[in-house]
Amino acid sequence: MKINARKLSLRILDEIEQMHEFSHVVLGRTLNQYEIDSADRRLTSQLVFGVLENKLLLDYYIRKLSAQRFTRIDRSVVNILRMGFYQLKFMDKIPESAAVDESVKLAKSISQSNGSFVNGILRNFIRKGKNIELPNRKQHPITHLSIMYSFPEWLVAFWIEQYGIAFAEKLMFSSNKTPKLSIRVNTNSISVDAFKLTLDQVGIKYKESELIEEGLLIDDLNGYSVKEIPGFENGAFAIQDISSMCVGKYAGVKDGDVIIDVCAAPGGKTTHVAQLLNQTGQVIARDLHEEKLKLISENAQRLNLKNIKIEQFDAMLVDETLIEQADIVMVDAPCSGLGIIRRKPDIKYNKSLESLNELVPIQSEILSISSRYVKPGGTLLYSTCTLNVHENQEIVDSFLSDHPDFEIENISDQSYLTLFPSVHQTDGFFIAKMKKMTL
Ligand SMILES: C[S@@+](CC[C@H](N)C(=O)[O-])C[C@H]1O[C@@H](n2cnc3c(N)ncnc32)[C@H](O)[C@@H]1O
Repeated sequence: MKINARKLSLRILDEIEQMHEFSHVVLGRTLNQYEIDSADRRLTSQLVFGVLENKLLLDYYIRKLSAQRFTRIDRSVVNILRMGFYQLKFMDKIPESAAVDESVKLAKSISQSNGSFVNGILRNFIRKGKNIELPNRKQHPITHLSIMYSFPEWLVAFWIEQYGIAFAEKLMFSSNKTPKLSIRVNTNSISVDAFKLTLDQVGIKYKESELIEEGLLIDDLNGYSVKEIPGFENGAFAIQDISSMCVGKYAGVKDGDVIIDVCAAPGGKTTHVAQLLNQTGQVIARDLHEEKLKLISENAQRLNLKNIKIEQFDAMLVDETLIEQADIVMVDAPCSGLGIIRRKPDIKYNKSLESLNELVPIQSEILSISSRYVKPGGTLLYSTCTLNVHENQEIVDSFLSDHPDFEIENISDQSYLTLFPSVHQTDGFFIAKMKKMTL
């Protein structure tokens, strides 16, 4: 029997709420359980991510149009309404009648009265021209932006404080846009030109990255799934965001280098620098979580990289055997992930200022301990996928003032490289490169 994409989306949304799991995990797991065609797969992903990206706005509509108190509405019916509003407001290609009728059908499967309830609310929304007035922007700018972009008020205020209101607004807007797939060509296995030719042959459309030579942005997969892209099985490419590839690019990898990656799973940066070593040297790839090490080894195996040694190790502990052993140490620290909201919209709703602040001493400690592994003259890289000055610049500034034997090395003429989805069309990302001075 053909699986209904809306029914599946509802099941996924209900499960995300009940199990408090990341949306991409539940979505991936559920989609894998069914033989589902690519159009339904796309619709399901779009509905799930679209609802999560716009949840506060959609809930605002429900609150404004429902006679019943929001907290009294059945949780599944809330998700049906969210999906209905999302289709009406954001999916131009879906006829209004289909959006309403399909939502009513789902609600009726719970109860007849829920069917009429959903029908009434969605039709009222259409009657109002699908426009519900938001809180006044001048009088309540934070509340207005919070609802408009579905960012919690604390995060709106936090980004405004760091970047100013105009930049923060662009950042929220672009953080709600699903990113393109980005690919790193495994230049150990195929040249960029030869790989582009194989994509041309199967009609996959792409653009070259302006930041990374071996980076490609996929515009249109021409119906292929990622695993069906030619060369996947043979390790012709890895999936990695362009921002994350910048760590490898600016690491200054030379043949024969010893590189330690203290927070390596799932292995994006590890496999990139291993590739840049041209089958020489060694990358010691470590992570705290045993179960995640498997991801590094799967990636390394598929990419046919033999110069990676994978180990479980807590970066908060000192490994005396590695003191001053590395040409390059990479600290891709655990962080709040505010730069990858476009991939994981759940991050908007499950973080708090307190949870961000709790990360700072951990990041500081990992950086300080890892710096001991750098050889004199070697390189220390600190990176995060977050946009928070306390987890980024301030960590590095305080490290440098406590470690006078390290100095900052400019990246593209700046002390630190910060990438923004709104400016660079990458994940939000921070990189600092430091050099250990020779005596
Ligand atoms: C940002 S992710 C790393 C991403 C990875 N570098 C990549 O490019 O694919 C941070 C990693 O730090 C790991 N981690 C968290 N605390 C750690 C610790 N105390 N020691 C080592 N790894 C840790 C997490 O398991 C997670 O895999």
